Amino acid sequence: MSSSAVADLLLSVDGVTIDYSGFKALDNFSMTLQRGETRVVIGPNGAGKSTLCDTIIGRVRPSSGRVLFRGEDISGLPEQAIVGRGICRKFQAPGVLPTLSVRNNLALAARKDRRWWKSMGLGIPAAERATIDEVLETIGLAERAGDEAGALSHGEKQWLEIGMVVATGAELLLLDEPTAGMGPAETSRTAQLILGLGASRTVLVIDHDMSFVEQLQASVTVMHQGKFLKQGSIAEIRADAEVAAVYLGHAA
Ligand SMILES: Nc1ncnc2c1ncn2[C@@H]1O[C@H](COP(=O)(O)OP(=O)(O)OP(=O)(O)O)[C@@H](O)[C@H]1O
Repeated sequence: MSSSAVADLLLSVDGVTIDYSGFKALDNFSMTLQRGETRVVIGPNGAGKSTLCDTIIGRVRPSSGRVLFRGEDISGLPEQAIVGRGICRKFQAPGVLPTLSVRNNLALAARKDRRWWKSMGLGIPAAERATIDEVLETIGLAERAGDEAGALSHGEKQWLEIGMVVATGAELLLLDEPTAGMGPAETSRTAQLILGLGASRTVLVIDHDMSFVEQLQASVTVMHQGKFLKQGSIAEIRADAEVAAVYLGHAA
């Protein structure tokens, strides 16, 4: 690896094994992420994709191997400490607060402090408001800022959730199936939204929808049975016989 590649290394998952009473959900798995890149992780059901996110965010602990973020070992830290260092995860199911406005959902995420409930009447400080306005533009919901989040469509709720992850200021965003339940038009818009996050964010996306993966034009990592299988462009992954075999094997 060149010295600039080392300087730009943001995340390194280094030989991680997650052992559930003898069953290895991750099996000596390694991958790296460079600052500013978007990476898609795919693999058949049970390949270990969600476990990978659980491991990075500190929800499960490796029995061997480690996770380095900005060069520091974070694998022993509690989840809150990892979030505090700049990693944030969006889950598959929307978790917005339906009776709060779109803007206030973002404000809550930006504060990372649920006690904000107590001071809600004081309003949002100007600096925070500017950040939230920026996020509203990024997720395309500026027009809906004052609406209750519960009134949004499924796709809009997912975009708000991505906005909430962005509003935390995290540098590494983990997005677990951001297009779940979406049709083609919403899926395309989600890809545009992620592309629009720019180089100041590094994004790890788990998704099954290959049209979405294609639109992201991202490098793809393929997992199988907890192990690293392949990495390459979407065209390379599509043409790969070993990748095809694990998906066919899974479907059979
Ligand atoms: N707490 C646990 N205890 C035991 N086994 C687990 C646990 N969590 C996950 N597993 C197993 O680990 C394997 C990997 O699960 P994981 O959810 O990471 O896969 P995935 O690639 O995200 O699958 P999917 O695409 O279906 O969401 C699966 O076989 C799963 O049953």
